[in-house]
Amino acid sequence: MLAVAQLTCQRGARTLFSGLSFTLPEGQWIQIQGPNGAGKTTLLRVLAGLVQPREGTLTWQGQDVQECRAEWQRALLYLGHHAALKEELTPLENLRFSLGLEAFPVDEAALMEALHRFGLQEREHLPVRYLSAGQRRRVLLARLLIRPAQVWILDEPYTALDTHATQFLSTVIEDHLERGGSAILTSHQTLGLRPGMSIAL
Ligand SMILES: Nc1ncnc2c1ncn2[C@@H]1O[C@H](COP(=O)(O)OP(=O)(O)OP(=O)(O)O)[C@@H](O)[C@H]1O
Repeated sequence: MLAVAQLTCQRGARTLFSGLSFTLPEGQWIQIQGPNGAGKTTLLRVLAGLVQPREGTLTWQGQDVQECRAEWQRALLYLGHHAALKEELTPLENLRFSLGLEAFPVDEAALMEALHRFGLQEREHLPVRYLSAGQRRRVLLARLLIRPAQVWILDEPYTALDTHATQFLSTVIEDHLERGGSAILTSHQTLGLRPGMSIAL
């Protein structure tokens, strides 16, 4: 279980949120809501260890993440809002690259299957700069099918997806929750997922 206690985050002179506390148990999901600029992305980046909060603690499986940083990094999968893809690389190469950064063993057949399941047949070898916004998002999301993680931290994962891909992503998230995984995500949409918790910033 992930537990967040008394989290306060400042950007410049502005306090984005303060005293924020919640828990994310196994098999559960949380939607972070709020207007543009409220601090949703910042909160997810704090959880992923990419931004330091001003105050507060994060606890993973009962241990402060400061003391179990490696375990927490292995347990989480963070997909940022801005597609962190290399333009000159193909979808296949991008997946290989991101998994390589985490020293995760690469199974070529699994990479291909993940791309195909996200509807990227015949796009595997095309540089990402030639892909549409929705196709780029799908490349990013394909990591969900490859790199096992207990906690998914997803920043606007539904952005730019068409109806079919939206439904497929919901199925992927549902399957993850069914297996005891958990997810925290931002979205401006109403999501077709099982009832979850909601946090408004
Ligand atoms: N590195 C930074 N330095 C200064 N201000 C920042 C920095 N990063 C983010 N901010 C500011 O923090 C605020 C919150 O940004 P954030 O991206 O977390 O909002 P958000 O709720 O995700 O917005 P959106 O719905 O538009 O995606 C914004 O006003 C933003 O300009």
